[in-house]
Amino acid sequence: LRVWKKLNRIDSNLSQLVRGPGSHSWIFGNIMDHKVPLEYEGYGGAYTITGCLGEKRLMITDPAAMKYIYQHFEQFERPPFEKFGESAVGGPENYNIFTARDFQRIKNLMNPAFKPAALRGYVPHFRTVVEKLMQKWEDLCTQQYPDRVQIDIHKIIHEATLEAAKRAVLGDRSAPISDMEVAFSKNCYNILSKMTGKPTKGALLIERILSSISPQFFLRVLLYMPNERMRILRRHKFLTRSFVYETRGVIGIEGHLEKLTQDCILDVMKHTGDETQHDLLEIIAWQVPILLIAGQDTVGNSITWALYEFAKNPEWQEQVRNEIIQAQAGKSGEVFQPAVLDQLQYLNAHIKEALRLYPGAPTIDRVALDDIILPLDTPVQSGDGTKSMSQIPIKRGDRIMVDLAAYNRRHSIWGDDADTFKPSRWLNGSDPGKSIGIGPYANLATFSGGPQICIGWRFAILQMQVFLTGCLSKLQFRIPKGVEIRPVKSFTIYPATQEKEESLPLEIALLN
Ligand code: HEM
Repeated sequence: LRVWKKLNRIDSNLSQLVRGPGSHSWIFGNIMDHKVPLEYEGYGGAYTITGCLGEKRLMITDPAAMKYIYQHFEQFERPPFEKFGESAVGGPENYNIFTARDFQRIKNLMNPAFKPAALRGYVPHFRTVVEKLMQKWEDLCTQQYPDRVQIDIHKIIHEATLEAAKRAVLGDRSAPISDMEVAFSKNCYNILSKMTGKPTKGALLIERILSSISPQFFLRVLLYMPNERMRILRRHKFLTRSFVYETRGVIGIEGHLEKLTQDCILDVMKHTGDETQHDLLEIIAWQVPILLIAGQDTVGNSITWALYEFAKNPEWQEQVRNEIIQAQAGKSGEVFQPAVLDQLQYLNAHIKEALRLYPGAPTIDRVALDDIILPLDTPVQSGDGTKSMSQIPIKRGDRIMVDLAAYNRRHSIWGDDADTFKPSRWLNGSDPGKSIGIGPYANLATFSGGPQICIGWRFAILQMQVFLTGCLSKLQFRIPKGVEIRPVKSFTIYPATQEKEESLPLEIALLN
């Protein structure tokens, strides 16, 4: 009875309270149909979708409810499977999985490394990586006639963003720490998507049953299941731990305190803490994998989508390029200063629009720890369609997903053309979401909000600015004939062709 009650959460009445699209299957629900762009605008800012065995999840795009969830973060926690995945991928001491008290302590340690003053120091790392990549692509073009090549840029851009993040986190090193770092980096490619994305129906069902009954024990068992997803996770778990043990050597646990170069995140963190030196270094070392992973899938896909939209709109691409070239004229390298990059209004409009339509982490997943009354900005219809509700009573244990991607496309905020890529909506100081005020950047939901906001949001914008400036000032990008790209939603949103997932072939040409 206990198992049955837990599985069905018979004390939850989400489905009676709030409407949602119907599901053909009680066993598998309709969660696999939840795609990008989302088709559920008709339900308003709160609706339910159905997971396996009739589990209801409350999807939220209402700004008042989102703000409540952000500000009262201690009343929610990540679901068991997510915490299990994060501890496997990020290591047992990564700060994503800490309790609220430790979370703040570690956040205080990390924050200074993500402030504008520190970020300026990471620009040379980003530049080095993008300039090396552009040189390689330029050489490839030069060897062809006419001067152009077709390249699948998805994996290459991901490798470049990881390399840039590694330099920013660990400093400028002439060689990897060891073979273990090389293996860890190789395994990082879209690891979050591989871990969470596209499970089979059977795997979803098993995860649902195991994590409902006794999450900690059974999830550990789950790791040894003979499927591809768990094989990748097992390998990454091993690589993460080995990589952290080696990183401890670099940051000084083994007595080499002077080994870190300046202008890197670990160095800033090391000079921030007031803990005893050994504790501090131990904590810092365990944050390395999560920083690299949190920044790789997300930034890699954001840059990929931004290049795709440039390729689709050649005239706009030219306009942004002209802006960059004018800012660069006569001042070699200066365009890469954050203050100058922030002035490039066309480039920044393009970045905002790419982050709006293709948010790097499209949903936030939580479980309520208390009974809560969730306020709504705009009332929604009750489950039976008889009343209008301006708040939703949530029960302890209810599953809530903040749908950042859907918020970024709400017609009531962004207009009837919300599904169209239109950077001009940001020009001349225009800020469509300003009156609502969600999120740290351009009032987009993309980086979440409240105390658990993405710590790396400024880092991500700066990296995008430097990469896109580097790309556009050297080369032209076009969509090859006959290639059609579609977005696939998993942990992140990645591009796919008819033939291949995680793929974006572009035609790359030398500038005239
Ligand atoms: C375009 C790029 C990025 C996007 C769209 C993005 C998005 C997000 C979102 C939505 C969250 C909240 C997740 C949740 O609460 O469940 C988050 C958290 C986080 N992000 Fe990012 N992120 C990006 C880049 C980065 C970078 C570059 C770093 C680090 C170098 C980073 C580090 C983190 C960390 C450590 C957290 C956990 C924060 C916490 O729980 O307090 N992110 N990110």
